[in-house]
Amino acid sequence: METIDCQAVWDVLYPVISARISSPGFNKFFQESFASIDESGTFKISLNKGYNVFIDHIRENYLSLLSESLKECQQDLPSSIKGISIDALGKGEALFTAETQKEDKISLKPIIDKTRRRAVEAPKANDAKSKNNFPSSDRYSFQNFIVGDSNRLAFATSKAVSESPGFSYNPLFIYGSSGLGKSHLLHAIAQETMSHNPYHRIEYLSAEEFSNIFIDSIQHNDQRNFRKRFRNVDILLLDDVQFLKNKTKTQEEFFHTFNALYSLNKQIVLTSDCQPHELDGLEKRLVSRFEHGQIVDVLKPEFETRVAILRQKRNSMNVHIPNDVLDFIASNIKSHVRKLEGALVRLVTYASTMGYEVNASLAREVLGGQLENTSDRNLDITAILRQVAEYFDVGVKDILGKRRTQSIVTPRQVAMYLSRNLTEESFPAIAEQFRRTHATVLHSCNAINEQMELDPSFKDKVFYLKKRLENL
Ligand SMILES: Nc1ncnc2c1ncn2[C@@H]1O[C@H](COP(=O)(O)OP(=O)(O)OP(=O)(O)O)[C@@H](O)[C@H]1O
Repeated sequence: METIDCQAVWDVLYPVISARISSPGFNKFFQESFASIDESGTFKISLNKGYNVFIDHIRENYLSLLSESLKECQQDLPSSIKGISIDALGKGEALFTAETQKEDKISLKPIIDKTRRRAVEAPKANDAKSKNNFPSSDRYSFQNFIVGDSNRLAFATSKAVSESPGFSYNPLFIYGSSGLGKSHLLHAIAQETMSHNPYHRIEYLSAEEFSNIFIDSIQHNDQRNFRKRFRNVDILLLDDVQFLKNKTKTQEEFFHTFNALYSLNKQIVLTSDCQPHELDGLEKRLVSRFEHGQIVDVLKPEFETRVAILRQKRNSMNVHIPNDVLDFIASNIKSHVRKLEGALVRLVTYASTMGYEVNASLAREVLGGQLENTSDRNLDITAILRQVAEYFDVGVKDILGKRRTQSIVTPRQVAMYLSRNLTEESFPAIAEQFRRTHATVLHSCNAINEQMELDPSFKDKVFYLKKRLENL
């Protein structure tokens, strides 16, 4: 077979491909890939092995587009080029072997080199912004988001989504109480995605706004434009979906918007104050779609995270506040970050207006009413029973009852294990509350320990419950 210059083939193919596909997900997958031409004349793209798990998805989404691109420029290519393929590198398989000399394979990295873009015009100043609907502020960036155990997963999944929207976690559903950083993460996703690809169309809005815009469109008989606006985005970031509860028509419209975007691999990120299955008043089909993706929570931040947030805020305000004052605020305000920030602003404003030095006693005086009850409440077994029953979707009565089906035995044993680990109660005291013997409680705690050793996903569940109870 004649020797074909792989790079020359790619140079012809690339502009045609990039005109068809401008998604950063595509860039992400292909920038670390290599291409070669095999004996049958197939232009073979070999993906980095980190993407092996996505191979079916990548083929399904891109292979036909790549083949069409090849056909489109066939006349500019050597006649021996017959097809195109996407392959995953096998385990242990090297990119270059003794048989395939380095020169035979080319890196596809230049695909992200903007200077090579031909089909897509460079964005004009503000062009990207004008296409997008999200308020841009450095304050709500990933860099300014303090990460702790309470929000680590939410942060990591949000970051992953911004790096390859539509691919890693779709939809991403972030839930948690008010003021814990859900909107902050949505803003950060929008900003970060734009920094990777300014061509992306992003809609960031609350479910309430979505509903109002939808009602407006009905009122002005303009549903076509409504659909055009929301079904043509690359990323839809919808804050506070709980607002859709009982709004049947808006839910129906959102259901179709969701499906349209999802079927095109467009990224959807949702936030809510509770888990999808707790969203009473929301259609089942919507809940099941939300549950189909990745669900992550944001919990109340731990003491260290609260201090770090306060320190960051102090730095951004450029004021002098001793660390012990920040520790004092963090020890006394635990419920949410917005309240934490508010307390700091209030203290600083008061001190500067009155000309006082900021110290712990001034903080106590100014924030008195806002400080939360600090007498560390001992978690009791009733609270543990309630939380465990809710989590496993069984009744507290069942846990305390006599049934021995596995669906009841597991929550019962978990509740005993958590009672032993989270309270000061002795085995006999726990046994009494569970209406069992000391030996049964001991056996249950051992059984849970063993199961956690054997089954990491079970361990995650128990840890999750533990964290949730600790944050009560
Ligand atoms: N981990 C964090 N690091 C830095 N700032 C944070 C963090 N979590 C929350 N904040 C800040 O706390 C404030 C409230 O956060 P945000 O508005 O995102 O909360 P939310 O969970 O969306 O609340 P709501 O449900 O009421 O809308 C914001 O100023 C945000 O920047």
